[in-house]
Order: sequence, then structure tokens, then C-alpha cells
Amino acid sequence: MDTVIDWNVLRHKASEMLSRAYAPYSRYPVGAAGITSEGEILGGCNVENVSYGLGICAEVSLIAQLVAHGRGTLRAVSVTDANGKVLMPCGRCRQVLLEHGGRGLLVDHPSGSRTLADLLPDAFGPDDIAEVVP
Ligand SMILES: O=c1ccn([C@H]2C[C@H](O)[C@@H](CO)O2)c(=O)[nH]1
Repeated sequence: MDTVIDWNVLRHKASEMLSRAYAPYSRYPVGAAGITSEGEILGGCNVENVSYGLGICAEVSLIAQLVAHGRGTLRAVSVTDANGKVLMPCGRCRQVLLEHGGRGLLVDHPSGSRTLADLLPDAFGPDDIAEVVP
């Protein structure tokens, strides 16, 4: 679908997801929302753990929803903090998003959306493995 992204809808959904965040350790809830290739809006939130390193980011939780529900690929994503500020995905999340949104994935940004290719230049991607492993 080649429609214009409604960033307000994505930001609203990301804000809604803040209430689901499980962040008792950092006390920094994060909400994420994405629109799929089919135009469906999905959400995610961070899910922390008492074993701190096991926590997962909101973007990873969003991708888990996408995959678990068989919803194809992601076209655009917006991430927010508890103040409603647009949050840029951490490095690990950029790599996870690449796998399911590709280099053209649109990522919300305070000064207009960016492509994932801009945020993760020269990324290691599935193509690199495909070149070596048939
Ligand atoms: O892009 C990001 C960056 C951080 N967090 C979460 C991880 C942790 O639970 C909390 C504090 O780092 O914020 C996300 O969900 N997404």
C-alpha cells in the first residue's frame, strides 16, 4: 500500500502503549507503534526483568507482535517516552527493525521522518548472509 503515513495515529498508539509498559527498574516506560504493509496498526512496549539485561525494548516487543500475528512487514514506526517526546530507537532496535522493515522503513523523528537506512548506514543485513549461504 502506497499511502501517506499518518504520524498522529502512530504517535497516539505509541502513547497508549505507555500504560502497558513494564518498566519497574528503569521507571522509563516506552511505547512503540507501527503500521504494517497491509495498513494495520500494531503496538509494543518495553518489558523489563529483574535480571536487568533480559529486558526488551518497546520496538522489539512491537516486532514480536508483527511476527507472532503473521502481519508481514513494517512500513513506519513511531516510539515515544512518557513525556510524549519522540524517541529514537536504540542501536539494537535499529538492527531488529531492519530485519522486518528493511532499509526503507520510515522512523518518526522530531524533525520529520527518517529512513532506517539513514539511521543505520551500511547495515549488516539479510542480503549479506544470502550472498554467502545459498
Ligand atoms: O529505543 C529504546 C530505548 C530504550 N528502551 C527501554 C529499555 C529500558 O526498558 C528503558 C530504559 O533504557 O527504555 C526502549 O524500549 N526503546
